[in-house]
Amino acid sequence: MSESSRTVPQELLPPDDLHPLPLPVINLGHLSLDSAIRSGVVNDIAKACRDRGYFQVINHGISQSVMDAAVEAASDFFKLPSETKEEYDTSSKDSISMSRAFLKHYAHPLGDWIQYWPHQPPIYREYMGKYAAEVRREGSQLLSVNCYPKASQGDATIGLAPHSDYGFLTILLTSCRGLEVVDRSTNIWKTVQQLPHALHVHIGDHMEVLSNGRMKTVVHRALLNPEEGRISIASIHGFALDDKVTCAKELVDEENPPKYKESSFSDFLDHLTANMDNKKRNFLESLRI
Ligand SMILES: O=C(O)CCC(=O)C(=O)O
Ligand SMILES: [Fe+2]
Repeated sequence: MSESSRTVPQELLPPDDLHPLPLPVINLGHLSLDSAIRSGVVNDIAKACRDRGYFQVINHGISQSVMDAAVEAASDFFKLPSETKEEYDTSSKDSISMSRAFLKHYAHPLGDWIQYWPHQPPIYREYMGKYAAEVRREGSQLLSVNCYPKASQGDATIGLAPHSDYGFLTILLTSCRGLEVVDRSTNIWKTVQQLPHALHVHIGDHMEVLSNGRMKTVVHRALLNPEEGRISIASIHGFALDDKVTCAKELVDEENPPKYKESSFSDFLDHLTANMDNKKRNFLESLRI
């Protein structure tokens, strides 16, 4: 790693965690410095994607007040009476939601979609809209706004079962700890540390396809937090609905034939619908050649 991006400082780790998940931290503020530092940061991002599939970003330019407001809007939404929430796509009848309520809505282009977002609580569209606009760049953006209850004794502790995300990148904002990923060096589930002000980033199925398998999608799950209910907002970024993602031609040659079939976001949605009851609803597996 370059000096500008390091692994998480030991003093930020909880004392009980003797073998924490290695966590690359990328300082995006350094992208605006001179070109040698910038290329160091870009290399660090590429290395984190290849080696681990995830990293956290600090100095990402989204203010803490915008992030806090988005979590507040989500939390207030899930406190509304069920009759109000039922007007929106909040069903948790998929095969991986063990103990989570969620709201999924498109977020880009914002002007086309915001009219379908909850109009209660009154702050929802303004606060979530500001966060959505700041966290996206190009293509499609799907916001998965999740609400998990506090873990109560004797209950199962898994809020969201293991899965990978379909897109290129997921940017995750969470109100407290609960995300776990499989550590590739030990094959053990590990808690992801919550760095102050940071956003967690991990790669999804379409990045594995684009990189022709050089980068691997990240399997993750969410546990219930024993201290408090939890909000997470996953911003999933991909190409537009019908644009096909293929293995990059620069990474395909005689020695490296394409490993995946082409597919689009709408192919993923079709796959989900066709495999609604199937616990092994793995989209990436269906693309392997
Ligand atoms: O709640 C979390 O930490 C993860 C949420 C997630 O994986 C998702 O919405 O796809
Ligand atoms: Fe996910």
